[in-house]
Amino acid sequence: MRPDVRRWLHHRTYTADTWQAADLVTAKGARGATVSVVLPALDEERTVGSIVATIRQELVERCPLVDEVVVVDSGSSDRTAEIASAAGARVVSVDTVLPRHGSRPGKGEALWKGLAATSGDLLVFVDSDLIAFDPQFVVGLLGPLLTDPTVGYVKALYDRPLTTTDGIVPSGGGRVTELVARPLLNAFWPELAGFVQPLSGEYAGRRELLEQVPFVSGYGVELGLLVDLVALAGLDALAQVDVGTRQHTHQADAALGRMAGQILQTALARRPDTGRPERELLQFLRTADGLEGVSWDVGVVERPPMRSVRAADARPWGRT
Ligand SMILES: O=c1ccn([C@@H]2O[C@H](COP(=O)(O)OP(=O)(O)O[C@H]3O[C@H](CO)[C@@H](O)[C@H](O)[C@H]3O)[C@@H](O)[C@H]2O)c(=O)[nH]1
Ligand SMILES: O=C(O)[C@H](O)COP(=O)(O)O
Repeated sequence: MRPDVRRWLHHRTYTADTWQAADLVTAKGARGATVSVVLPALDEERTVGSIVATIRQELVERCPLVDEVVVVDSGSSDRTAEIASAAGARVVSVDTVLPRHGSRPGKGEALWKGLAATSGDLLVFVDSDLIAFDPQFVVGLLGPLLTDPTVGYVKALYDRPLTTTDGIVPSGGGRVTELVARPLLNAFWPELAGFVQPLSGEYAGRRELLEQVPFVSGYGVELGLLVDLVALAGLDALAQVDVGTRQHTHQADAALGRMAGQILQTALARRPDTGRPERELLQFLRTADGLEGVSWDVGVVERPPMRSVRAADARPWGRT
């Protein structure tokens, strides 16, 4: 493992239970900071209501850590907007925010419009398809931002159960992460290899930083933010928080293929044009002692076309 990644993992990986909401309310008050939670939602009537209601009950009414909860409706054709509103969110439509800039399809667009439609100094983004949502996700993401001024952006990490036809298995979720995003990040931005869940949809950041970077309109938004924020603020300004387990609604393979395509487009648009891709791939395992990083050499060598080998071997003087 690269020394900078090892150091970052040690220094910038936190556990959500380190913080209690009440302590963070005090820290927030001392800094005079405000917090907005933004939930992008496209046809999430089954889950958005309980996530919004939980945040409102636990982190607005019981403990005033969150100042506003905004659901950005990304063009739903179901009752997402109505249910989110009844649960206590302010609901905005992507079409009505920054109308002069038009509206693009995709999740990143909803986040970008969410940034425009809110005013908190700290933003927390949470997907609206989470099952059994735990408000400690939000508390954990805010912990480093409210207690360490040098941290600017925090991503959730978690175990990812996979729901199969045989039931729920404890790991195996995050297929695009493992097959596309992690190999790409390791190859071209190896300083980011320590992010256990680089595509996680739950993250928090300072408005001051988030307003300085582009937001890719589709599913490339998470990879784009990581790459652009590390360039802007440096690795030490980024952090990750272990929030336990996350379960969400799985998409079909064909939809994940389109997601992977958008992530690839985002990466290629940012690909550094100097240097060779890094050969090391860092993967993570959950063991009884916690998370373990395992490095693999995924470098390949190019063997020459066989015809040229045979031609060289046939020469009386052999290969040169
Ligand atoms: O056009 C869209 C598509 C999705 N969403 C919402 O965005 C969230 C995440 O979308 P989803 O389709 O559930 O993505 P996942 O399959 O969960 O994909 C993972 O990987 C993506 C690519 O990085 C991330 O954007 C996701 O947050 C992350 O959970 C959900 O609340 C969606 O309702 C929108 O608002 N608009
Ligand atoms: O993050 C990912 O890789 C995608 O959301 C796919 O996740 P899944 O394999 O858990 O459906």
